[in-house]
Amino acid sequence: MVSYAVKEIFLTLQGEGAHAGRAAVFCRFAGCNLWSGREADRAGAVCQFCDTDFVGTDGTLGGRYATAEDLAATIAAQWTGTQKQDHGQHQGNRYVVLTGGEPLLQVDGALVDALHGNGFEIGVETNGTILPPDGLDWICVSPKAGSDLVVRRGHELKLVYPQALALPEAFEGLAFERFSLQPMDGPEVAENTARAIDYCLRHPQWRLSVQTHKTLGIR
Ligand SMILES: C[S@@+](CC[C@H](N)C(=O)[O-])C[C@H]1O[C@@H](n2cnc3c(N)ncnc32)[C@H](O)[C@@H]1O
Ligand SMILES: Nc1nc2[nH]cc(C(=O)O)c2c(=O)[nH]1
Ligand code: SF4
Ligand SMILES: [Mg+2]
Repeated sequence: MVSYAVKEIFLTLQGEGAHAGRAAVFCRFAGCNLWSGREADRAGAVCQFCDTDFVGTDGTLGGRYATAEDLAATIAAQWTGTQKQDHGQHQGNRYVVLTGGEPLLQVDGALVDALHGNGFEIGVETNGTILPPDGLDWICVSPKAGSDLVVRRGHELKLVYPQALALPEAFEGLAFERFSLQPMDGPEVAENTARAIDYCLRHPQWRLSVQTHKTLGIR
């Protein structure tokens, strides 16, 4: 990368999916390949339900980071965990979630190495349209109807539900360890949650993922 364009960096609990409840530094990269991020473009975008502002570099600790080492050092400085035990490469349960926007537009081997060098386990939240670099520890793929899914194996497949043109049945045979169904937030979140619960009850391969940070009122 010439430089990394970062919207914001913050410490919180992972709110979603298999690692919900786990302390993590979130690094949100600017930009996405499935939506410009401008409201005027939403209706014409491939991904129309996004709940996130990923435009620009104006958030907490946002900016252009010139090197992987600079970005990794800023991420490491947010960690407040005191645990000293060394579990091999990953020190003190340090965890970073690379998200966006679409992080795989920018995440490269140099950043993976720099974060590992700072003792972090690395999770990524991706729309699955871009192949990841080697070495990521938890790849969570969230497919979007109308996009070309190229990341067809990984650790977690987390489907936002419902999407009329991306049914769970289309993904249930892929090589993921965990299958999570996440109700689509928006005006119909209550109905979407009821439908997701019903789907998980009838198809127990899938586990419900609620966006706990939203109800907890944390980032
Ligand atoms: C903002 S995206 C960024 C990472 C990547 N671009 C992606 O789509 O996976 C982070 C997560 O939020 C999910 N998400 C986005 N909008 C949502 C919504 N309205 N309701 C529920 N989940 C949503 C995405 O599917 C993804 O799992
Ligand atoms: N707490 C918290 N958990 C999250 N899990 C995925 C998020 C994302 O926007 O990628 C997210 C987020 O923005 N906040
Ligand atoms: S792919 Fe991810 S970041 Fe991009 S618009 Fe969709 S949910 Fe938002
Ligand atoms: Mg979010």
